Amino acid sequence: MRVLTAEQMRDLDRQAIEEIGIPGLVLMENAGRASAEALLRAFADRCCAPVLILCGKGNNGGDGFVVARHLRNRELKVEVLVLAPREKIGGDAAVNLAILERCGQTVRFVPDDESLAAALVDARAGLIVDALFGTGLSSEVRGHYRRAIDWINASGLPVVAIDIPSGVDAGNGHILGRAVQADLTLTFAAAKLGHLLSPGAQCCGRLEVIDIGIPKHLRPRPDDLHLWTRWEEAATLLPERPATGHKGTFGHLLVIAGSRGKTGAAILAAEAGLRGGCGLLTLATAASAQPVVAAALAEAMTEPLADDDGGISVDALPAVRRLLEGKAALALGPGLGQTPRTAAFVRQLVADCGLPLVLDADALNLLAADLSVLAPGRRIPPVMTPHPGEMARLVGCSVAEVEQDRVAVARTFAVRHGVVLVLKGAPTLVAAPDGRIGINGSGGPVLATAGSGDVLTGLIGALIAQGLAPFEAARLGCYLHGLAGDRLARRHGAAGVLAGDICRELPAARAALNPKGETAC
Ligand SMILES: NC(=O)C1=CN([C@@H]2O[C@H](COP(=O)(O)OP(=O)(O)OC[C@H]3O[C@@H](n4cnc5c(N)ncnc54)[C@H](OP(=O)(O)O)[C@@H]3O)[C@@H](O)[C@H]2O)[C@@H](O)CC1
Ligand SMILES: [K+]
Repeated sequence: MRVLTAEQMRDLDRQAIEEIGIPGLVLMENAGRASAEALLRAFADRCCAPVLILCGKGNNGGDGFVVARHLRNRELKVEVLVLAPREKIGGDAAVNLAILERCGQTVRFVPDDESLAAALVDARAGLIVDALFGTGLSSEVRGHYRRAIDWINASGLPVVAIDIPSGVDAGNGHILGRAVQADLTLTFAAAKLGHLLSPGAQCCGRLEVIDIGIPKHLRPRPDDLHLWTRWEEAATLLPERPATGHKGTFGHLLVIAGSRGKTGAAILAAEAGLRGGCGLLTLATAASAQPVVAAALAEAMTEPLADDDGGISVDALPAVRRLLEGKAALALGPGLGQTPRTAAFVRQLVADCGLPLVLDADALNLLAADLSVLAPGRRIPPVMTPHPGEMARLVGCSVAEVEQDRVAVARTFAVRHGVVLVLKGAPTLVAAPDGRIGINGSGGPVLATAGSGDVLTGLIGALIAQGLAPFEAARLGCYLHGLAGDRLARRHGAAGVLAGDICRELPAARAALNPKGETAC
């Protein structure tokens, strides 16, 4: 599903109003009416007490006036507070304010701290509608707006946010001083980045996207930059599994991973490759680690590589070049260690490997010193899967700087280096070399466990080996990995699940996602 920036949403509104000729009042009517209906579906039991609707002075407040009118039409009691003086309400919002008052609704104007405090003392409500700010919030929430948000959050009442919880920046999910904590957020036409990126995402509660009648053929400018990977989208990405297929049909993945003392990472990546559906898998590792990995994973073929103090040596390159023949993809990195000779091995291998690549963990750290080996313009872009710490090393900044604008950091890196960049986190982002960003819609804190990233690496490698292009493999891999975690969290809770558990859950997660549906999630 498409995800819009605040500017793209404004552009869609503008096209609908100015180019197509749909009056803004019609869009506001559609938005407010559908919001009232959604609110009733979710909270009918709370509406015997008055519904308190807090409105700002912009069009978000205008939506609030329409919601109030439609709730009244259903004979519900509403209380409407406007946090601005009457004369500051203009445009479509003013039209709807006038209509609401002519319907007999009392509207109280509380433009300052004192009047707001007095009104809130009197308020008796079973449910709150937050129509203070939408996509037009442009700076830190101040003054009595801040007090109203604090009051909403302390009220203990269910909260429905119109378009976006007030205080969340629709463009990036940042909190502008204070933000409403909603139980249900009703947004219009499409989700915005602020609904999906942290910390704004955590303020939304359940997110429902409402059709307000913007014609489907209109494309926001610039188009399709952000894609939300949810169940439906992920299902369409699944590689085919023909009934006549055999192990050669589903690709041979080469995993180069592990070193003495870090065999677990290699085993997890390889097992995830096999559980991710590739037909054959070879795990190549330092000679001193090979007996351990061979004993742990009967289904993988293993290869001992030239060893340098427990890690893979640069002398392994000729043997590895032979191993690359006949393989569909290479996953490189988990548990490699960081000795200088392993660094030389990784750099030379990445520089001249023509296979689709998935680079993770130590491979990322070893490449960070010299990214030129990535050689932008490769026919098949490598996939890189850093967590924020690894990302910070790759771009030479702090983790806080990465977290400050994850979308920009991921996109800039992917475009500059011609790679598919998977920036792990809540949510995980997948950036393509053409600037598109996939925002993953599954997973949670259950995935924050040692070895979880190694599982993702093997899984993405397996999906590429089964024929997916790197961007699609990375998006589907992240979704399946998160879905496996979500399924485990439902059964066991979000703490204490092991990476091996996530790995073993992958086939069931994939089966659940299959449109032919062998299992229900
Ligand atoms: N366009 C359409 O067709 C449709 C739009 N729709 C709805 O419109 C919403 C967007 O409306 P919007 O652009 O009027 O902005 P909105 O979010 O109501 O608030 C901005 C107001 O707050 C003010 N303000 C800003 N920052 C502030 C601060 N820190 N502290 C205090 N005040 C601050 C700012 O005033 P200013 O500071 O600029 O004087 C401005 O007046 C959108 O989210 C959706 O709900 C739907 O009806 C569907 C059709
Ligand atoms: K709002």
